[in-house]
Order: sequence, then structure tokens, then C-alpha cells
Amino acid sequence: MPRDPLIGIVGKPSSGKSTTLNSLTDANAAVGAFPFCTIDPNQATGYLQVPCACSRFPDHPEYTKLCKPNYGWCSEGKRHVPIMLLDVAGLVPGAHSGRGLGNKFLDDLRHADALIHVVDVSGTTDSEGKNTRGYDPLYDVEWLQDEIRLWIEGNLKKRWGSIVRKHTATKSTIVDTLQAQFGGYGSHAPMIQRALSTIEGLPPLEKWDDEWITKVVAAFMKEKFPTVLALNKMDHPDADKNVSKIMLKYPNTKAVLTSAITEVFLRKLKKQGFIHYEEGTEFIDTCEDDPENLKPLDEKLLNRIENIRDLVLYRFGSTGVVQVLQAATDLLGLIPVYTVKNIQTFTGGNGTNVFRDCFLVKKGTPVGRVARYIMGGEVTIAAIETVGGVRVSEEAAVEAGKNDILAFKIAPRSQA
Ligand SMILES: Nc1nc2c(ncn2[C@@H]2O[C@H](COP(=O)(O)OP(=O)(O)OP(=O)(O)O)[C@@H](O)[C@H]2O)c(=O)[nH]1
Repeated sequence: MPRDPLIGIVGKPSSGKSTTLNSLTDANAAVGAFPFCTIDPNQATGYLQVPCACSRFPDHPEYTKLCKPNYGWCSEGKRHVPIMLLDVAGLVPGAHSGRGLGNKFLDDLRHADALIHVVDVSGTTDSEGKNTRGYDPLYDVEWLQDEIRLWIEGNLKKRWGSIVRKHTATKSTIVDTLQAQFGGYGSHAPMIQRALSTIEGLPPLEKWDDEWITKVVAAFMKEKFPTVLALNKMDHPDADKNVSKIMLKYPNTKAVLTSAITEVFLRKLKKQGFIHYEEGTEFIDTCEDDPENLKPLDEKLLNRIENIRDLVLYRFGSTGVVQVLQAATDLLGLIPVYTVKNIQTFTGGNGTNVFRDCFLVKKGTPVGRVARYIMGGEVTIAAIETVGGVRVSEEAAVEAGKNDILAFKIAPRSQA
């Protein structure tokens, strides 16, 4: 991984982006900051829930007690791994040509590896976020994709004449020519290759008209910005029919139903000691279930919780926000990799706590690359070991449950 993964949260005004972001970033107080990045004002740390390596060893139940992550936290074998989120606000139809807050926000988007598109499925806000009734959110899915495409297309077309001249003069491949253009979006040659391979009958670049350019940019976008739809405000009575329409029109797009406002509300009540609530699940306990440990709720709040159970949790299984982040990282093929000092005891620096370090890495990445990414380029890796002290070659790929617990042995510096 060249850098830490970044998930962009996009959507029209009032679709629920900030609420979704709050529900994903609101972590308990003991949580450390993110390991590497300095956080920009429009970035926040979210927490991805994964089954932790500490729960993999039935012969060592003590691991779950000894598991103390340096970043994020682990509760009963469920690990909350930090991941950077980017708030891309200000997108409205016409943003690519500078409408609304326009290009600045599209520029922010460059750095995102995947997108969560928050769609308001209640139909109560129009494409600019103004209050209305009976609005069709299908349109929002379309225009937002179009805006991103038109922005990339616009940047490309501005220079198209000289791009073609240079391409011909230098006898470059299409991949090289496009990589030179798309590098600013964080592309790399295999990504462009994959995008091109999805287009049938692509003529030589010199022959591309506007229609071909659109096709190429659309294919590139799919690779560069894999998107999951957060179909938000599912608690609203009109949500069902809008959700069905979107799912029918986009059967191949990953979509998760969410009620961000419910998640924020439940986490707040939990923090205040009124409920037990495990994020990402349908389970809530109130004072009626645990009068000794939970503060009593008044009738209004008890009714609201009953409604939340009926309208959201029992119908959909959860508020969906935890799942939407999981879906976005799945699209990127990210898996947690645990690095330890001692591969026999899984302990780190202090010799007591286990699995302190965890990084999100693309499935299939060679362990040698992971080692250099984590240890830095200056050190020489003498050996890499996994569970049981088994040596792994630098080329071995990390997979979920295999080569994902690693210890790096550093070669001593030679004395000059
Ligand atoms: N019913 C319902 N309302 C929600 C939900 N999520 C957010 N809202 C409401 O929708 C409105 C807009 O939410 P925000 O999170 O501010 O939306 P935004 O997309 O960040 O808006 P901008 O800052 O204008 O870009 C607020 O009144 C929220 O309370 C939800 O899941 N259900």
C-alpha cells in the first residue's frame, strides 16, 4: 500500500453525510489517534469492525483480555480498526462546472480510494438538499456519478489535442498515456489496464471521439472510485419504495440501508448510561432489562426506542452504518494485518499485551511490501515469520487468516 486507505463520503446537501460521519467516528474516549496521518480538517477517523486475531486461538482465551490495540480498541474479540474518512461536502448538480462549492470538493475527492455515496431515500429533499416531498432519489445516484465523470472528462478534454499529439509522437501505449493524465487521481498502470479491459472494441486513442472518451472515463471511475450506496433515512415511511427502485436500477452496485440518525441517537444514549448497545447489531438493553446498571428512561424515550426497534433494528437487523463502512473496505479488498514483535506470544514492545498493531492492507499484497510499508524503506528485513514461527517468503501474499499475523526480523546495520 503506498499510503493509508481513505474512504470519501459524498452525497447531496442534507442527505445525511455529517450524520453518517458522526456515527462512524464517534468513538470511546480511550481511543488513540490514527497511526500515520496528520488529519486535515475535512478528514476524520472512522472505526472499522473486524473479528480480531485475539479471538482466533481457542486454546488461549486469555488473549482477548490481553488484547490492547495501540490504535482503536478491541472488545470481546471485536476489533475497531481506525480508517480515514473524508467528508466531501458541497456537491450539487453542475458542480463540475463550478456550481455550488464545485471544483474544490471534486479536487478533495482525488485522494479517496472508495466512496460511500449517502443517498436520502426518504424523498423529502431535492437534488440541492431543499425540503420537498415525493422526490425521486434515483436521480441523485445518477447525477452524482455524472458530476464526477464530467469533472474528470473536462480535465482530460481541455488537453486532448496535445495528449493525442504526444501519444502519437512518442509511440506510447494507451495505458502510459492515460496514466500520465490520471496519475493526479492516484491511478496506477494496472488500474488503467483493468478499466480498459472492460471496454469492448476500443479503437486506437487517435480515433477516440467524445463518446469513447466518456466510455473510458466511466470505466476508469469504476476502478478508481468503487462506490457503495448508503441508502439513508430508511426509517422514513416513504423509504421502502425508493429503495426498491434504486436496487432494481442498480442491481450490481453494492447498497446498504442506513439510518445514521438512529445510530447517533443510540450511541449517545449508550454514552450517557441509559442503554447497552452494541454498534452494528440489533440489540439494545434498557433499564427494564438491566435496572442495576442502566439509568431509567422517561416514557417518551422508551417509546422512541420501541419505535427504533420496530422500524429499524428488527426490520433491517441494524442501523446499517457499521455495515456500510465494512462494504466500502470490502470493495477495496482491505484486510487487517497484525504485526507483532514476538511471533510465539503475539506480544509487542511491553511483552504483555497481544496484537497491539493492526494495519489495513489490500488482500494479495506480498508480505515483503507490507514489511517495508510498516518498517520503512531504510531497514533491511532479514526474515518474516507468521504463526508458529513459520518463515514466509517476501513474495507470499497476505490473505484473511493466512500470512496476516507477521513478525519482521530486521538485519543488524552493517558497521561502516
Ligand atoms: N429521518 C432521518 N433523518 C436523517 C438521517 N440522517 C440524517 N438525517 C437528517 O437529515 C438532515 C441533514 O443531515 P446532515 O447529516 O446534516 O446532512 P449533510 O449531507 O451533511 O448535509 P450538508 O452539510 O448540507 O451537506 C438533518 O436534519 C439530519 O438530522 C436518518 O437516518 N433518518
